[in-house]
Amino acid sequence: MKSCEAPYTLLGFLLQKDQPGSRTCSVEEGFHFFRDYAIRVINILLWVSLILVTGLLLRKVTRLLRLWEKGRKIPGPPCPSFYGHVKLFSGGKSGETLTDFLSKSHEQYGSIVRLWLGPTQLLVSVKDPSIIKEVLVKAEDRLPLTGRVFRLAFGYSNLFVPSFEKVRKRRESLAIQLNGRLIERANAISSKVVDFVMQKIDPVMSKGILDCRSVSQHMAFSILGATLLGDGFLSWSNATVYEELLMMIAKDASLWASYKVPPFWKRGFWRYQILCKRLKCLTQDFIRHCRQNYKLFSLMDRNSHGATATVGRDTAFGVFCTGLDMEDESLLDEFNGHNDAKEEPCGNIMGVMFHGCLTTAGLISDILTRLVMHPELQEKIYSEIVMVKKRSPKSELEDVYKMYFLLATVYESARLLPAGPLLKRCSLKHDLNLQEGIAIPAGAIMVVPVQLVQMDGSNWGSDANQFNPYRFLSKAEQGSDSVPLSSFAGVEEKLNAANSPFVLNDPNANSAFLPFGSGTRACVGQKIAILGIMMLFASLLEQYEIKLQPGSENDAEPMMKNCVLPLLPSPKIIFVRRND
Ligand code: HEM
Repeated sequence: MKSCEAPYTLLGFLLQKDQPGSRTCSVEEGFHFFRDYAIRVINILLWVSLILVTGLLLRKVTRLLRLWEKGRKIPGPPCPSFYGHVKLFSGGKSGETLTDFLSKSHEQYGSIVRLWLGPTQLLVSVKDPSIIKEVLVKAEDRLPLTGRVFRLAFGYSNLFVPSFEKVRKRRESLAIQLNGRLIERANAISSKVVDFVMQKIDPVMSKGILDCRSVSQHMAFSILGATLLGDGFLSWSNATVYEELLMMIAKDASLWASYKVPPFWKRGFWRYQILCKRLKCLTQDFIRHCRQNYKLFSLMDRNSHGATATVGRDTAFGVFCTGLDMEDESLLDEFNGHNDAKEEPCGNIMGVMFHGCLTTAGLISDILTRLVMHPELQEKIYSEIVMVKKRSPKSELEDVYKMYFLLATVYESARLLPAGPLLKRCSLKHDLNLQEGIAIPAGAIMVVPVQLVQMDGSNWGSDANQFNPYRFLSKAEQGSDSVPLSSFAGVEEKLNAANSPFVLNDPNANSAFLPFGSGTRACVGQKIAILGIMMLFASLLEQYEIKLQPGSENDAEPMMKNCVLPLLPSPKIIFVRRND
């Protein structure tokens, strides 16, 4: 009798019974075959995975060895342990921050310094302005952590992503949007925002508990919401909830993004996810509302072709809702990510509101604090506003650029307290070869300690750590070059002399001025942020005087540490109507 010869493959087994003269296998033989077959398949899979994992590990080890090898050549303090320098500045007994530690290291090792944040993380800090420029142009990518913060909170989008390739197109279209139509609208918005915010803060102010930071947050949120999404945003019933949600998300965003695998096992993480979901729903709700209004206004437009319809339509939509051309719905789709199926609808809007509100609020708070601490400057800015408005009663947008004191105050505040202590970049794929002859390996974290750079005496003179907006102004000398102003002296007569204004120095002429970054990933919203803040303060100071709440005089003193302002205080303030 023929025996059942065990075939080697599953196909062989299935075909066996069709072959002439072959004996059908018994159930037991079939079972043995399947068991052997399963073992063979599992073995193959295990081998393939082993080879893949080994390959990946080898790649990682090779990269790590390259990182160590190249990192070793960059000057920096010796590594105290296998875990790097982190313990030296993570707030232990010395209370030293990374900026303090970098300050000392740069003094000792020069303008490029490396630190190890662990065995696999190399940080390279650059402090010399000319090298900074080069680094910020060449290092095109953002840190993966920054990308994770936005992705986790607002879903996938092509803005604020680490890879420059992915963000390039979005940056360009956003810049066109912001710098085009939007700038025309800023003029109309500022006074509405001032009225809106004053109405909101009135009950708090009457109790004497209005602090600089919270009022700045309302102002930033309202000015951005109205400028980006249309001033219908100010009358939106959910605007306050939206602001609160955005701030709650901001508080925890970096914590949850610091986990490489989202911590599904933590309750707080789920609470955070619920907040993000609510923000998404609210944003979509607002956009839907905009679209409905758009249809309404389009209808009105078709029927009337009137100016009212156009104004109303423009009002109902901001940059995200209108696009360059109102009829161009595909532009709205582009912003909402509909052209890329992977993109979260409204992800870009939430991302820009998030970043824009936090940074703008910081700068507004800083300016408010400076103005209450320097009432004489406030009065000069007021006189300047009155003078400019008298000369141009129509209130053109360009008028704001004639308010030199105000602009200089904005620049000086941004210089002394930038949005963060460090600008962070990296190059994900390629090593960065600097003209200095130093090679920074791919994957290293590159930082510019912007607070140190912007308060460095070699870049800004001996009063670098003092508030002096006059450093951005020059006296316009007839028939000769402008002479930089160094103090308040003589400013009064100049201001009163009708046709002898100052010359505002271009802040970017000093390459150590970096509050909005620089190079390939510089802030896209720089112009609109400055303009929005200028318009807001021009309108605010024209109507109100900002004063310290009586009794909180000591709260306003800035705290200096190692020549750096870690945080400007948030004193209690009041707004007093000028014509009262
Ligand atoms: C006072 C307000 C603001 C400050 C201080 C500020 C500051 C910054 C800084 C420092 C960066 C990183 C730059 C770099 O790495 O070189 C940045 C990036 C960015 N900012 Fe702003 N920003 C402000 C307001 C805004 C506003 C209002 C918008 C939009 C409406 C905006 C849009 C962006 C975008 C899209 C990026 C990311 C660019 C990229 O990843 O390629 N910013 N901002």
